Amino acid sequence: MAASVRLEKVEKYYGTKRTLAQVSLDIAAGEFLTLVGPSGCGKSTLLRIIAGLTTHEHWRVYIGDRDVTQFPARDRPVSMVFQSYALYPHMTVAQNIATPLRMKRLPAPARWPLLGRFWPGSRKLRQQIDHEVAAVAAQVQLENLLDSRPSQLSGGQRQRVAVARAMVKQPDVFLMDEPLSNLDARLRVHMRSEIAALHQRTGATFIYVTHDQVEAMTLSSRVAVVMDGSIVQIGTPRDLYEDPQDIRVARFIGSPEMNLLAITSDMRHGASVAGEPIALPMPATDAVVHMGFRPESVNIADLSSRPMPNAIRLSATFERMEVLGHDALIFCRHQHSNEPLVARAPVADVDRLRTRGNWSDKLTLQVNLAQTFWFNAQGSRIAPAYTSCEVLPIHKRVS
Ligand SMILES: Nc1ncnc2c1ncn2[C@@H]1O[C@H](COP(=O)(O)OP(=O)(O)OP(=O)(O)O)[C@@H](O)[C@H]1O
Repeated sequence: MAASVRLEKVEKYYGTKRTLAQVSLDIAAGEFLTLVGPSGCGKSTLLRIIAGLTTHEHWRVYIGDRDVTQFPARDRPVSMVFQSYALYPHMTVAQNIATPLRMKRLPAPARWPLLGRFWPGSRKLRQQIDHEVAAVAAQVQLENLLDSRPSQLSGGQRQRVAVARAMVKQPDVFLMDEPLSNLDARLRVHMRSEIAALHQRTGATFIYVTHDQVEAMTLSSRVAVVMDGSIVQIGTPRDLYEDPQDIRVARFIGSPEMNLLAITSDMRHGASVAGEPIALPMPATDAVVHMGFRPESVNIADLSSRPMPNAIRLSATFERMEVLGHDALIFCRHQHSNEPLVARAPVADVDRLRTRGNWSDKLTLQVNLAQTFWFNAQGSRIAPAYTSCEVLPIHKRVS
């Protein structure tokens, strides 16, 4: 069964340092919500608060209709998978998986190593637990490893044990804290699809933490971007990619990163993008604004394969390229930008450039104006009237 999760006004301090600032969040039953953000922004703390592993201060947590704020972790209908897997090294795989059920169903004396066997009724309960452990182990292909200890397992197998231990409790909500980060790249891709399948099979609510935006974009129904203890934006992966409301979200989502150029403007001289004059698609102010554009919104004007009628042109010097298969990334340097500008181009375009042998020459980049993003000095998105924007020829610059 799935349950909704609601957080109200989570404000968490460690000492005098504020880790979470008034975070409120509504997650629908059955949703796959991913928390992404840079290291130390408060993602794990948020998960621990939902799990009941962080002592309560002034916030409220609801799971389904129930206010579970005061419930200890073991009484919440949640299971957590930790980044380190947190397996018990002295226990076998079967014992590790069985732990949540033993804690929930067996009274303390029945859990004692030897005497527990003689506790009235414990034999039947143990048999039932063994049966459930075997069923879950089979689902994650661990049935042949039930007697092994964690030290005898590979990283991927340990990760499966951690997931199986979470599954056996049949929780309404799975909390996963970077469960794939210790795996190599190939196994990560494989386990990613297993997690997606687990979500589909159980129908439970998933709250997932990751640094990895590809994981976030491919798994989630919604993604919340956490920065400095606050949720900066929450939406579908597409919303975040196509409609970032904050420059930090624009930078964080998308690989390679969005290109950003500072625009200086003043009432006397007009505006310029990276040193080239431009008519701003908003009233000129004495402020710095930033123009952003994705690599796929740029093409190389020297090749006329994709003409762009409403474009900003920038001159840049070729630096290097990365061929990805069908596409290639072309990294260029603009004299007014510290970061390289990246264009994504079909490999055919790259071949044509190569045959011209002008790699060291200046290239002209065209940026599709309708696909530009504008941010004010504070980093908030501003919505210009793109259609009224045109690039000024140099002689029209006010001097
Ligand atoms: N028990 C603790 N005592 C003191 N400070 C803590 C404690 N737990 C977390 N913090 C601090 O709170 C901040 C947020 O930590 P948290 O683990 O939630 O971040 P995160 O976004 O999950 O980071 P990462 O991606 O690196 O795991 C960090 O600055 C961290 O040092």
